[in-house]
Amino acid sequence: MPGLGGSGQNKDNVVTTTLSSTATGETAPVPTADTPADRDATGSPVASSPTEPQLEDVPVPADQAGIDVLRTEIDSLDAEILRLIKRRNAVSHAIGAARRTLGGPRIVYSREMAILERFRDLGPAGADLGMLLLSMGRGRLGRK
Ligand SMILES: O=C(O)C(=O)C[C@]1(C(=O)O)C=C[C@@H](O)C=C1
Repeated sequence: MPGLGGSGQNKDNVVTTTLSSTATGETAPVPTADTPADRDATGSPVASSPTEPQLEDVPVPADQAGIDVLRTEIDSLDAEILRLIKRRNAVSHAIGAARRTLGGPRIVYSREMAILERFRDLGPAGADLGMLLLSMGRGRLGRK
């Protein structure tokens, strides 16, 4: 099954050679065949930098046909995201039901903090998204 990661990213394993500038105006290191952008020196995957879209991964279309192609990709990405969110909600419900049956708490704070930290990879809005996902799974806090 194709995961979220990888979608829209350098599917052909093309190593980009363009210079990219960061939000602070620094020039980012130019990935080479030896050090692809998503790998460290040992070849292990590294997390992408937060917030900024990786614009170099998707060539900017030159015409309406190119926009339409990208919209088709967005439509299929959204469908996959929706499917994954629905699955996440179901899994979260099941865990919560089991925990309550076992006499446990409705929320597990440490687990939620770890999940929010993961979503902070997307910046402040990522943390908001993580909160939304948590509330969809376990229900909103302060409600029965
Ligand atoms: O991991 C759990 O124990 C869950 O109940 C799942 C989940 C989640 O949706 O990720 C939901 C509520 C908890 O507070 C923590 C995490």
